[in-house]
Amino acid sequence: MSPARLFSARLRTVFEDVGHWALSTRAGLKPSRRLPQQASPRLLSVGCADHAKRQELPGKKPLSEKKLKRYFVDCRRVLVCGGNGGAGASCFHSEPRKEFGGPDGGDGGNGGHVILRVSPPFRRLSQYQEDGRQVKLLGLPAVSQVPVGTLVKEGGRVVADLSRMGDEYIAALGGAGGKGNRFFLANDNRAPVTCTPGRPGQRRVLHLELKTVAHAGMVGFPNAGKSSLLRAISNARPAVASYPFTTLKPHVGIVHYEGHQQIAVADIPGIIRGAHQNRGLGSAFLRHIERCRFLLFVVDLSQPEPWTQVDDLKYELEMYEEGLSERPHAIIANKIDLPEARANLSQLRDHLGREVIALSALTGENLEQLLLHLKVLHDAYVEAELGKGRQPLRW
Ligand SMILES: Nc1nc2c(ncn2[C@@H]2O[C@H](COP(=O)(O)OP(=O)(O)OP(=O)(O)O)[C@@H](O)[C@H]2O)c(=O)[nH]1
Ligand SMILES: [Mg+2]
Repeated sequence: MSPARLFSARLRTVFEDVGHWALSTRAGLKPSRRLPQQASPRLLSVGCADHAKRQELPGKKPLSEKKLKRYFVDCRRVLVCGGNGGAGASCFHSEPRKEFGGPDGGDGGNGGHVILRVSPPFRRLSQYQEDGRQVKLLGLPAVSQVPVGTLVKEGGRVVADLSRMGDEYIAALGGAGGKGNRFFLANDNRAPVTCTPGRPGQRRVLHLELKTVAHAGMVGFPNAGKSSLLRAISNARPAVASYPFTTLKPHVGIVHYEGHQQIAVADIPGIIRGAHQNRGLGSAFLRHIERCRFLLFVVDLSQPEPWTQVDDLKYELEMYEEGLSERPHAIIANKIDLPEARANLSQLRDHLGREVIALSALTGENLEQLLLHLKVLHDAYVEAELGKGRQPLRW
């Protein structure tokens, strides 16, 4: 994939795309878009029929998965280059009545550092002077915004864990500026012409990885209705189709609650039996599941013996990482609108011996129960984090 330029000025950071990550597809991160939603409480707004379909803006064609995935990245290999130090100047001061004013070449400015910072929207600050001409000029650092929970790795080793708002990491140091001829002025040399060039900036290849993908991760077989569900409860727009493996990359949607509380839910591509051995779309997506704080197992209730889906999913998670299937979770039985699904529900409940949230992403039936349960899981997570003295993840 062709490298994309992050900083167009002197500090170059070249991003080579390795993986994609859907960070809130139109999920209302802009306040202007979010406001109308917050005004009407979501808990009451989701029960309407055909909710997922109604969310489309009139006259707007839904984007295909192929187009959607372009925008999202969850891990990247980046080449970061600190700014080169500016060269010192060699010149002499001269003005009317002061013809030989002495050496006046300024020092070159130091090259700007490249800083990764967890902060609100990215603003480029990369501007610095290359040459010192009579005044000292210092390079400004280039600041690159990264999402909260970014791991910075170099050669497989974690060099920074940017887990809080405002955290910073100097990814590449700028080179020191050269000295102008004024610096070399001495008693025995009143007219030095020497000046030194600036040092080149540091260059490093770093891996940026999102440690946390979302609060909740939707885990399910292909076609279970995960993307439909995410569309129904959030503003995210993953592609939905009746063939398996429609979703090729994770998508994150934000569910808004009263009091400006937001819960991020990830739609993770479908996994199949043997996913831990790289079958289907491979084990890469198990990594994304691992990065969610709690899980929603989405089951297609219209399939015979739907409990086997839960068993298989848990088995795959356990094979990938011990204890992963025991992470706080809820079982979501989707497609309750279909007649065969209703018949399977009581059997599923009996087999699992626990609460099952039966709903329909298509008609919007019982979505409220999912939203309420999502909040319960989130509150338990927040409490557990605070109990451990850690700051819970905020979206
Ligand atoms: N009847 C009915 N159909 C549904 C429901 N939810 C999803 N579907 C249909 O099931 C099919 C698959 O839905 P998706 O949302 O793409 O499923 P997915 O789990 O995201 O599938 P992958 O992306 O392949 O993993 C689509 O044809 C949906 O219209 C539901 O509640 N009821
Ligand atoms: Mg999907």
